Amino acid sequence: MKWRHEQDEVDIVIVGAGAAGGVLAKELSEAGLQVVVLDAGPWRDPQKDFASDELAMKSLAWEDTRFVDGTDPLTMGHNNSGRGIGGGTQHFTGVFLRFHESDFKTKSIDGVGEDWPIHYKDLEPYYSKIEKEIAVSGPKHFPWGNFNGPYPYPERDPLSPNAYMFQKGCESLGIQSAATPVAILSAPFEGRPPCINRGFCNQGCMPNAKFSTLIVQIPKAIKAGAEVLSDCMVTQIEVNDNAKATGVLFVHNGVTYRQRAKTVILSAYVVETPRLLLHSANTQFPDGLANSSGWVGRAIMPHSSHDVYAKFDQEVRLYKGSPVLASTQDFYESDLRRGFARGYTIHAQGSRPVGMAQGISKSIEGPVWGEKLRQVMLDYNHYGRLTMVGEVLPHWNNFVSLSDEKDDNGMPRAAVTFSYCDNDRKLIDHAVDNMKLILQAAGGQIEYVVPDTAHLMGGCRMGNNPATSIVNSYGQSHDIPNLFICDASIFVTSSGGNPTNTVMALAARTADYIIDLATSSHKLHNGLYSSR
Ligand SMILES: Cc1cc2nc3c(=O)[nH]c(=O)nc-3n(C[C@H](O)[C@H](O)[C@H](O)COP(=O)(O)OP(=O)(O)OC[C@H]3O[C@@H](n4cnc5c(N)ncnc54)[C@H](O)[C@@H]3O)c2cc1C
Repeated sequence: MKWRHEQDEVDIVIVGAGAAGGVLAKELSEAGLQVVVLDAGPWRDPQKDFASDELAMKSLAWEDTRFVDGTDPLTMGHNNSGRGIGGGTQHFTGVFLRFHESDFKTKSIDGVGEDWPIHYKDLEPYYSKIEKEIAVSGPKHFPWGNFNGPYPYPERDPLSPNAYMFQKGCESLGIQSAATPVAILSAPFEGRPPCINRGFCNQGCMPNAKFSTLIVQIPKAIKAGAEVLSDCMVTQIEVNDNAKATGVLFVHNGVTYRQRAKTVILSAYVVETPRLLLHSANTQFPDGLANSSGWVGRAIMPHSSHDVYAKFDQEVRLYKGSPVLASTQDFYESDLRRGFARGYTIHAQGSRPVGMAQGISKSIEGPVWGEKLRQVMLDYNHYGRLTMVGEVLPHWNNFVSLSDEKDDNGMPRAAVTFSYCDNDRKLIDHAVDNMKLILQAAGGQIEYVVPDTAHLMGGCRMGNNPATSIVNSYGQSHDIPNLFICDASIFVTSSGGNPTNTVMALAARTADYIIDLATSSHKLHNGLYSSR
């Protein structure tokens, strides 16, 4: 393999070209830094490689074997990972929400979780910047949280039949609902067309109406001089005797190569980032890199994401339109009278037929198989569905570790341990009850509740205290100052809303910090600065 910067010690190497990696690549290369991005997966062309095929497009996920355990083992794969240029943004649903002020202070406010070392106001300018750059479509007035609109682009219109059904149910119960802010265009933008309601957002958006870093940030990074390499699996972060990162080793077509760099940034997501740090252990860092606290891999969180299906006399047609187009955050903030802390968002969320069949086959009402499944699916057009995005609290006992089994590159496979706590379960019960009420108020008959999770976060959390966190609020490792971590793994708590706007806002903030260091007297690259 030949690449432009093969012989160079570049300014920055970024591991992972997903939500965070794409933003970093664009910002840092546009600032004039020499950037190489390595992604383990392929480089897809939306028009050729995104098919209207639910099963084939499962391949957009990270499909390597991972071992799962705990009392609530996570289902790994399509629903919580991405692989390839664009990462998870290739097939994410596009819901684009901001966290609320309370999300950054759960310990102070509710006595649960942990406080972040930043406030909402630290991210506010970055949320605005990202939303503008990708022309998020949203309502003129968003009723919840610190930002109430308007969004850069008008809300999607029309919504889907499932969204209208949801809004009808909410209205009759006095619950507020609104059109969901989405990273899917409602009008043309930068040569991209508005959404045509094809509905295959989770299979990759063929017409490019839905944002992904594959089509937005990465091309801009390349234009600014970044070198972006696909099918390059990073297997090791190299560190010298002065505890300074010197670059990475990566495997392409079975051959190992080295990319030297003055600064290494890991943006490989919640399982692979800790895996890389743990696997890069050496005599100087026997427990893994950046792990003097012992917290690498710890406190991972999914969102609880139970679905409720109801059957209606009239047709709903869950396949129509973008999957999520209406939501409520009326249950987002803590209300301790409910018997649990924190809260959740409810989305009207469409489903394509295979997704529904797979979902209801695992419903808590008992397995739906064979002839029964066939009969239900014959009535597919009459089903409506709601989904929750529930806050899951961070716990030390939920973690990523290295198993004894190795993959083809000789790296230990990841093991992922997860169990809900009592608070998580009470929150889920509350959300499921409310979803049932809304569906019933809209005229539906409740049929199936399907337990699920989505959106991994945590595992390398940020904090001011090096004894209980891995990185500072800019993603800079407490132990190795020229090693940064910037992806969903640095989340301290999970919030009750979809995370990618926050992943990208954090990445834009980290980029500004690195650019500042590189251009200031701190001298980013000769180790004269400290992470504290
Ligand atoms: C089906 C689905 C629907 C979703 N819907 C929403 C939604 O509606 N709204 C929302 O806010 N969020 C949603 N998400 C979550 C969203 O995709 C993630 O929050 C986001 O992509 C995380 O960004 P990241 O940069 O941390 O990681 P990713 O975007 O996953 O990027 C990580 C990248 O690192 C690469 N990588 C990993 N290990 C290595 C290695 N060793 N060497 C080289 N490269 C490596 C991977 O190939 C990948 O491309 C959804 C996710 C899925 C899967």
